[in-house]
Amino acid sequence: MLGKWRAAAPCTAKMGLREAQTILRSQAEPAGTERVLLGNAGFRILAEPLFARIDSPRETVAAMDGFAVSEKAVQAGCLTFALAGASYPGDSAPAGRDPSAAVRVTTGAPMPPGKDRVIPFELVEETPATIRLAGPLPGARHVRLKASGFEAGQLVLPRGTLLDPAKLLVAAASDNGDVLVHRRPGVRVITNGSELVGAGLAAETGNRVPDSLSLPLLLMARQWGADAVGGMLCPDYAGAIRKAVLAALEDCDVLVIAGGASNGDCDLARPVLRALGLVPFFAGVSIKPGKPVWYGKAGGVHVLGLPGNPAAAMTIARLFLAPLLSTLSGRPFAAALDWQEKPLGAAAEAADPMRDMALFGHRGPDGTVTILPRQSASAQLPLAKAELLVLRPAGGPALPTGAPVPVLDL
Ligand SMILES: Nc1nc2c(c(=O)[nH]1)N[C@H]1C(S)=C(S)[C@@H](COP(=O)(O)OP(=O)(O)OC[C@H]3O[C@@H](n4cnc5c(N)ncnc54)[C@H](O)[C@@H]3O)O[C@H]1N2
Ligand code: MOO
Repeated sequence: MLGKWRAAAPCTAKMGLREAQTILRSQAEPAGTERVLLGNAGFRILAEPLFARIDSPRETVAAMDGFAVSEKAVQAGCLTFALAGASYPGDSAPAGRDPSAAVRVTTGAPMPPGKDRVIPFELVEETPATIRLAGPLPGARHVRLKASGFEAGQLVLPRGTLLDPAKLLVAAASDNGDVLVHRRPGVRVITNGSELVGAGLAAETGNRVPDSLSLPLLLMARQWGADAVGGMLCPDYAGAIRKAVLAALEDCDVLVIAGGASNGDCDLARPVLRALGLVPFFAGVSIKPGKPVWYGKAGGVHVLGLPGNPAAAMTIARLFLAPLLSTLSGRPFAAALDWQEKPLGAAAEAADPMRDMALFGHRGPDGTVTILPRQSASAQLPLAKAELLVLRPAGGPALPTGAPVPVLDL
């Protein structure tokens, strides 16, 4: 794989959020397709349009449990019908066209020839051999006509559909047992820092810090249509990072490296990747938090470098990793950047004069949003209440309650 890597190109200077996202978008392509059984297609993206393989219903069927009769006979004033057989779902309807006969039916049963109304059993008095109308009949005939739901050959789901439970129902109803879907991109996460230990292992050590990033980043990857291939915790040694990166590049489409993104003595992630032939596309974005974010490609693998400060890393992952994975898994890049204007539930301070800010917020009553207090790149507890990101463009003034702000769901 190394042999195919191109020489590193120079990094661009620090750029704005939009510009960096535009570069990322230009590099993102869906990760290919595969045919899977419908049972394995949940939450995947259709890579083909789906057409109905059958009519629905396949023939004209009863829509209520009761008795199939001739509407003409009802209109002619017939009040008593002789009982002549039964029809059940999946069976063939009994033959016989006697207009004064009624056939016992259950919901979904094929309507016998000549019968075009179902009288629900609640509306008749039944004897062993006859039924008699107990009162006036409703207008509805309680019959579902052949192909009234959809016709064989009809487009039922367009390409690009997310197969959520409702769409999976339509695929199954139209008798599609296997479907062509976009491949899930594989994501690996390397968390970088000699101080880090797995969550749950820190209290017993002197001064170690729980790795709070690899698990949420892998979960976010799954949320955006990827396979979470795995996480690796890596100390701040160039040799260790190199080994972890080489292993990760073998079996993923996207490598996320959190930590070691700035320029301190222990910030080795980017130099190691550069030495391995990373082609950098940007390093440093004018955003707060998360300014040290960087992105490049190594042997066809997308490599996204996140700052180690956890709140900054999560913010940047939502703004960069989510749209990247959205595209790789077959959805539009913009599907993950659906900013909506919402009114502020409480006044907000002026924005940073130099950098766009993305701040965690939560929903209040009446569709308002409130920016969470005590936020910083390293503060983790505000995420306990975070539901969305609020964008504050650089240089924006203090805002009163009710002012509209762009909001992105987490
Ligand atoms: N001289 C400068 N120093 C720093 C700059 C700068 O421009 N000049 N930028 C600052 C900014 S902004 C950020 S953000 C941080 C990001 O730095 P790194 O990506 O190198 O992050 P680390 O140094 O590895 O870690 C920072 C902090 O976060 C903790 N951390 C890291 N990974 C995890 C994890 N997986 N789980 C929990 N906590 C983690 C780590 O222990 C550190 O406390 O750099 C500033 N410095
Ligand atoms: O950019 Mo850093 O994430 O502000 O602390």
